[in-house]
Amino acid sequence: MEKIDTKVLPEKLATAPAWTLSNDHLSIHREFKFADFVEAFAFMSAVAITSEKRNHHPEWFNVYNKVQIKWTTHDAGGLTQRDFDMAQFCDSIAQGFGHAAV
Ligand SMILES: C[C@H](O)[C@H](O)[C@H]1CNC2=NC(N)=NC(=O)C2=N1
Repeated sequence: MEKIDTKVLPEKLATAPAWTLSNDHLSIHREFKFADFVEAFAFMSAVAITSEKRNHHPEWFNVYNKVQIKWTTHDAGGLTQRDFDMAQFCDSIAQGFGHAAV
């Protein structure tokens, strides 16, 4: 998949307002906070299953009820539509797991 052009990056970012662009513009990241570890891990399991189906995998870090997720496309050396699709997927399922805004 093709890396998103710098010119269209702002409009892509507007579709994922809760996500932060990295300083090098190669990835987006967000932190999710859940009620407890069980909720956080249920969320991670759902993301893992979809990641495997789409062959697009997260870089992430978990401590208890918090999950930090970073999306980038290693094969393209930057951001692609796949990253924004996975970001949107994370946003939508996090709500079902009682995600509280941090
Ligand atoms: C060989 C394998 O299909 C590739 O390395 C896939 C696997 N998962 C991936 N995940 C992500 N986030 N970026 C990739 O470029 C990527 N590539």
